[in-house]
Amino acid sequence: MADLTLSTDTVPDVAEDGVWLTCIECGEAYPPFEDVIYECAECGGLLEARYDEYATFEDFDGEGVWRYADALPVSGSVTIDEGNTPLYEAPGIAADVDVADLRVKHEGMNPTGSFKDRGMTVGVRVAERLGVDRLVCASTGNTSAALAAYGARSNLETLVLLPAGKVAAGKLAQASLHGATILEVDGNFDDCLDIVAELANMGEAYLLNSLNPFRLEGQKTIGLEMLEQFEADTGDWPDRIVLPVGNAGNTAALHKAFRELVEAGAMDDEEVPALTGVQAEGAAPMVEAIENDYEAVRGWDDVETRATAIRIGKPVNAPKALPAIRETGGTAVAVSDDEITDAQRALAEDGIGVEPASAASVAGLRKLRDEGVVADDEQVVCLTTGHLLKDPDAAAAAGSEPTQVPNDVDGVLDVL
Ligand SMILES: Cc1ncc(COP(=O)(O)O)c(C=O)c1O
Ligand SMILES: N[C@@H](CCOP(=O)(O)O)C(=O)O
Repeated sequence: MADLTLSTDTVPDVAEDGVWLTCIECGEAYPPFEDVIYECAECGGLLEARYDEYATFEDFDGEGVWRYADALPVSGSVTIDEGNTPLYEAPGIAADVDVADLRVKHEGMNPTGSFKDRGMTVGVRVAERLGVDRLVCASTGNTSAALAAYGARSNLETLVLLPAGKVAAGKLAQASLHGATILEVDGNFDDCLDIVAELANMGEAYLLNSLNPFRLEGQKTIGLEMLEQFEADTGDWPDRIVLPVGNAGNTAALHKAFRELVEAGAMDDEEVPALTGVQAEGAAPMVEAIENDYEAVRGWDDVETRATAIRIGKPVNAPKALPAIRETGGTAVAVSDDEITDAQRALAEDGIGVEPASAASVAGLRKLRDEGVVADDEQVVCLTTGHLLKDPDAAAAAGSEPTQVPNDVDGVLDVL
């Protein structure tokens, strides 16, 4: 089992600017900015950034991701104003699910339309510091859109590998216009990730999927920002956060944000929100692991869902995300594609436009309320991860058909 204990008692010699990387499995420590490294050289375990001091709310200043600079491993320069996303009320859904408080944290309002921007502003800055000249990722779409934009911003060559025919139109258009080299692979996302990981280990390019621990440092800021906003609105912190799960980076990143606050003495253990993951039924290895109490996720070779962003069978961050769910008293649930589309419509009726994967959070909350797993006295935040316009085909299919009318006022009045 992974050891996710944070401690500032011993700072290893390899630390630079108070930052180092630690293997969550064997504890080996690595210098952060010397060599390019993604996994432990000793045991292959996932790496995590560690600090000689953890930031508290008093340390935060400014807006967006870089408000949280004291909790990040580098200072910013590759920024297009990511973060500072809205925490919406959703009156229709709130009335339907009937919990004490419901908010929707809409990460689709980031510059490229998804939470990936938070990870890229940090990850690409680290790439600059390491002096790499080519960036790479595998993607179901959003990671490639964000990498292409931040790569363009920092004048770095960007290569993206996508599962052919399985990436939504908006995301493909973004990667293309921002100038990425796009390679479509005859395989799924997990196959693409295997290839880019090998390319990265060969030194061909710098990997910016969530296997890269610095990406997750940026995504940590979702949790910090959400706590501050929720407290400003309600005077309290949420009891539960419900989020869609694909490669499980956000689950790991939110947990890290809260563990750091606990280590800094800014939050008590029992105040950490219950992390509750939602997957599509056709791509639910994390849910299977939680339901069956597996020690590790058993990857799925064949995955399918309308929510293409979370069409992932082998979540690389599972060794971080399983303890995140378990230690916070959360759970995981699978929802059908139709439940996802229904939730996408419900969000749209509250004026919140999201892509299908994002709506999984609301679909999951509805299901867990029906099953009595989520209680009516809970304060809940649903994370919506990507904008409606990312997947215009899915949005059009979920919406209503336009009505054809003649070219005159009477024709219009006839249908009113
Ligand atoms: C829109 C959207 N939602 C959710 C996810 C899943 O997030 P994670 O991989 O952090 O679990 C992704 C990508 O993975 C995504 O693009
Ligand atoms: N949905 C993701 C899948 C890759 O996840 P990552 O967080 O590991 O980059 C995407 O948009 O590609």
